[in-house]
Amino acid sequence: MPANTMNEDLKRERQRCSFDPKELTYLLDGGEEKTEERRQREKFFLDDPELSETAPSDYLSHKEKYEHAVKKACIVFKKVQQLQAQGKAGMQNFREVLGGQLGSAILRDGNPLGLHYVMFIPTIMGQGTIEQQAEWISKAWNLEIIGTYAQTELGHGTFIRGLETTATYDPATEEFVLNSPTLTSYKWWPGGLGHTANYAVVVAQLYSQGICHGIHPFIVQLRDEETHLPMPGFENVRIPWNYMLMKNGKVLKDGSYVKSPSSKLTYGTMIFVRVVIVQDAANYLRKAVTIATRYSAVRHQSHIKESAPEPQILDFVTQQHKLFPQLATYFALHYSGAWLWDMYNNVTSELESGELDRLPELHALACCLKAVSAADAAQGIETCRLACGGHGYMSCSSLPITYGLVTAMVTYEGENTVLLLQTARYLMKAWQNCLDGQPLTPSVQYLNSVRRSFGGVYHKSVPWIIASMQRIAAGKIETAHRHMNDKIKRGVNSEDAWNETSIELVAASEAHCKAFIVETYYNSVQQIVPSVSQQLGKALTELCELYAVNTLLKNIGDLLRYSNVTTGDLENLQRWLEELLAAIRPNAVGIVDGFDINDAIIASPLGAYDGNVYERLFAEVSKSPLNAKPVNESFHKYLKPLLKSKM
Ligand SMILES: CCCCCCCCCCCCCCCCCCCCC/C=C/C(=O)SCCNC(=O)CCNC(=O)[C@H](O)C(C)(C)COP(=O)(O)OP(=O)(O)OC[C@H]1O[C@@H](n2cnc3c(N)ncnc32)[C@H](O)[C@@H]1OP(=O)(O)O
Ligand SMILES: Cc1cc2nc3c(=O)[nH]c(=O)nc-3n(C[C@H](O)[C@H](O)[C@H](O)COP(=O)(O)OP(=O)(O)OC[C@H]3O[C@@H](n4cnc5c(N)ncnc54)[C@H](O)[C@@H]3O)c2cc1C
Repeated sequence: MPANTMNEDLKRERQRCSFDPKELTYLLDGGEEKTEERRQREKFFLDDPELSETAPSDYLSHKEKYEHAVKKACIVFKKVQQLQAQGKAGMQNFREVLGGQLGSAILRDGNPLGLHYVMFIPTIMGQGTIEQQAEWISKAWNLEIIGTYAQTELGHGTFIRGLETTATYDPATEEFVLNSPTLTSYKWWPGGLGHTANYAVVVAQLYSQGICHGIHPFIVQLRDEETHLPMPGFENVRIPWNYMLMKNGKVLKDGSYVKSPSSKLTYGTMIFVRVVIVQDAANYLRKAVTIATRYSAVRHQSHIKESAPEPQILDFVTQQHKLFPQLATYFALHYSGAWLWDMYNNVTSELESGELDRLPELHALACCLKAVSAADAAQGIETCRLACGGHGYMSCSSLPITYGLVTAMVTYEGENTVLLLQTARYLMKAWQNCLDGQPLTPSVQYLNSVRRSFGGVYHKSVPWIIASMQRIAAGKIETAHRHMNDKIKRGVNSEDAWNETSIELVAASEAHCKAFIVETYYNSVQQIVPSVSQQLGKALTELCELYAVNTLLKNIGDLLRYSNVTTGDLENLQRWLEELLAAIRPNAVGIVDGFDINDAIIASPLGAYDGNVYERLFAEVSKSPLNAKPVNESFHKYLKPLLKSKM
């Protein structure tokens, strides 16, 4: 590949961008200094020859991939320790140090230590007493032990009250006896459980004095710390009394049970991870849209006008309609994720002082935001793959693997439909409160105002769109509530009525979440615009408008059903969408440049900063061991005899 050449199209794109991409980078990182720190950190990891790929891991076997990942995770851990010694890494910023993008670029096929950091340590922090934290956290943080989070069983993932593993307290020995007596009670899915972890937080039904007290977390040793040989299976495994994490519910040494202030505090780690997923989903989406946007600026094909040369595919308005909403969705999820992270931290500190009032609202928001961000990011990444035509299908484009990672988010940490139904429970109660004139929590306040005015004349503004989306959400919440109650009035019991109404409940929950995202995104941009250059402010505003208009247009049916919008208004919205695509077009490459994603993290010949797409693609396929020899052995073994026999 010619050294240091920059694709001419990308050069032109960069010249026509109306703002300085560096300004966007600093904004997203939280300041120039933070950007510099991040870049240094990335360099520190990515320039390490031991961490750089000699050959793409696609060509390794399953076993080799695992071994490769463990090796790299250990190198990374040592490097994190070096940063720690310099005061540049700690528990407070571990997400920044190796969160999302950087971590997944180094450990492309999965991080064998991921669950240890994302769930094992946070569970001990959230569920352990001060003494238990003192005993386990430093060991875990320093990797003297490796843990995982073992909740899901072969038979139950969603319905955790149905878990079959039991932990029965024996006061005679002051131990818990753990049992997974059936095939369906086998712990199944926990990351790192197979070969890496030697400890786990095991979620089991607690029995004491003959009474079941529901699920609780226990620390269980899985493997010998020296030999790494598995401990005997989960049949009558005895663990000491203080291996039950007892910050919330506890068992006293005599076997009496002290209830937690709320049984749902046991579910705290799941809330934490759902909150983290929103940001993680956003980051994967911005990587995919960076790849697809740069590629679309470099790729020329077909004609808009027969007389003109083949255009950049980014000039097709349908291509813009595929990609620019994904750019905007990144920002929407980024700001909603940041908002949720703040709420999570505030509510968590309230919980520490025994205040539980805001837990239901946090749970309702974390559930729907996790569900919508995972689904929208997965769909957005798939759209980016499709937007790259055949080359997007190649595994070296990084788009298939990125989609694979994000589509898993739809299932783990609470399957999306199930989580949307959790939010719907909250919304049904909120609507009843609204009817009864009871106070509403901030995220559902809009129900009151929408109930008072069902109308609203079109004007070309995001606040009008927010009001319309709230109207749709309130309309769907009201419909689901009414339909469910009608069934109950006709004699259907409330559980069956819930199930029979669940399609509408899920739709209500999604609509509520989308309205929340648009409003949060808009409020964030309103706050940012005065502090940035006029050009960047304009670009950010256009993206926010695009997200709002596009989201509303995707729900035309609902808009017609729940508001007094006219067909003329819809035509105006469509025109506005097209104007926004045209306005964003000159800045598209500048925006993805502003994400400032290192080429090694992009890891795609289609999306590198220099835009040398074809040269990089050619270099990539040359790495395949299949292409090392001109004739593969299978020709002599199988094809040739077959061809001969036909002659
Ligand atoms: C290499 C060196 C390294 C150095 C550093 C490395 C660092 C790396 C860090 C990188 C970080 C960045 C990237 C992170 C990305 C994230 C990756 C994460 C990977 C995760 C892998 C996956 C893990 C899992 O999947 S773990 C298992 C998760 N399981 C679930 O989520 C189960 C889903 N089910 C449930 O949650 C519940 O059972 C539910 C909600 C379905 C119903 O529960 P229920 O008991 O049946 O309750 P119900 O009767 O319906 O409701 C009662 C009542 O309680 C309310 N409720 C329910 N849940 C909660 C809750 N969590 N909190 C509060 N309230 C809750 C419910 O709403 C009801 O309320 P009422 O209506 O008022 O009665
Ligand atoms: C990549 C990956 C990593 C994972 N890592 C871990 C881990 O580290 N630790 C761990 O403990 N677990 C882990 N899990 C398990 C994960 O948490 C569960 O798979 C997830 O919670 C979904 O549960 P399930 O598999 O039982 O799905 P099911 O609940 O069986 O879902 C199947 C279908 O049934 C529907 N359904 C189920 N219940 C309801 C309901 N009440 N109402 C309406 N529809 C319903 C769902 O919507 C879905 O369509 C992981 C899973 C994956 C895929």
